[in-house]
Amino acid sequence: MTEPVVVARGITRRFGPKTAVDTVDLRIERGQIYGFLGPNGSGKTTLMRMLTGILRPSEGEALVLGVRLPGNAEPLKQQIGYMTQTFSHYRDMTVLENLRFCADIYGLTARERRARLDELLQIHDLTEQAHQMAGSLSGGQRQRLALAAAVLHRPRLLFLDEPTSAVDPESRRAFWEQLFDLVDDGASIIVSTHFMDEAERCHRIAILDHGRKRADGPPPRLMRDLDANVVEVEGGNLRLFKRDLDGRPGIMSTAQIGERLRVLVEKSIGDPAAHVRKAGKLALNVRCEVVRPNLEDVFVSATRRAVREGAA
Ligand SMILES: Nc1ncnc2c1ncn2[C@@H]1O[C@H](COP(=O)(O)OP(=O)(O)OP(=O)(O)O)[C@@H](O)[C@H]1O
Repeated sequence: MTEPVVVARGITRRFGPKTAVDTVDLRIERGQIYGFLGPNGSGKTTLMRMLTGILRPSEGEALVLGVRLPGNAEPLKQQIGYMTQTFSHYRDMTVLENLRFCADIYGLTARERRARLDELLQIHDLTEQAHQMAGSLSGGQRQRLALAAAVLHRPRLLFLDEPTSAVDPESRRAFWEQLFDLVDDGASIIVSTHFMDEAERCHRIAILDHGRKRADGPPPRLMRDLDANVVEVEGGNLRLFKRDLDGRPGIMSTAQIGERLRVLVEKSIGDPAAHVRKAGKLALNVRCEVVRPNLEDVFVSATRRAVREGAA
């Protein structure tokens, strides 16, 4: 078996009294897209910054591409690419000028540079925008420029911090296809997101909440092993029914999705659909059915379990 690209043990970062990342263990295998899934403020950026060597952990350690952190992170710089959450290129320089600037930082020779920049413009569909100011690009084009710049030096490990939060679904799909092409070419990728559909595209994910890792694994396995049953309710007055269910024994959470109510029921309940029907006093005319869990159910269950156990 090949060496993992990241192994982290007990990695922690405090900012004054605030613990942004709390004793996180990770093992990320080569050739994978690994997602950090979590809401705003759950510690995704802080964890990424520690793994790139930019930010020193308060406690714990990590081995990233064989480089021990905390320690001298210099050898990592040529081997990793980092696409930050905010657009970090010069708005008053063209696409090509921005890419040339990055190529100089990475020390590409003039010959390498010309060939690589042509290739990147083509792969990332920016040829037409090559001489356009970066500040006038659309959200999707900016994101493609940011990715092109992050992979310019062919990094072995790529960090992408919420890369698609400002783009439309079509651009997001195209972006993910590019990520799988990069993996096919030998890269490993760590990506943070708060989108469930995006997390589902990852080979593996870690669910982060209040700086803690609540669960990890391949999304299909996390869904299969969900520690709850999911019941969908249709018909009747769903708002009333929801109010009726909330807080009842065995009911972990309720959320309305269009014309249905999605209810998480504790695993210990024998007949979850009947339990939901009985738990709601206004159960006339409703249809309750056990359905397959999705990643949002996993997220809700993992974070609620932590609250119940007093770990938050
Ligand atoms: N430099 C800092 N000084 C003080 N607190 C910080 C600093 N950086 C992060 N934090 C705090 O640490 C917590 C985690 O922040 P972080 O940016 O890592 O979360 P995130 O999951 O990336 O969130 P988002 O999706 O909003 O970017 C937040 O409460 C944040 O306010």
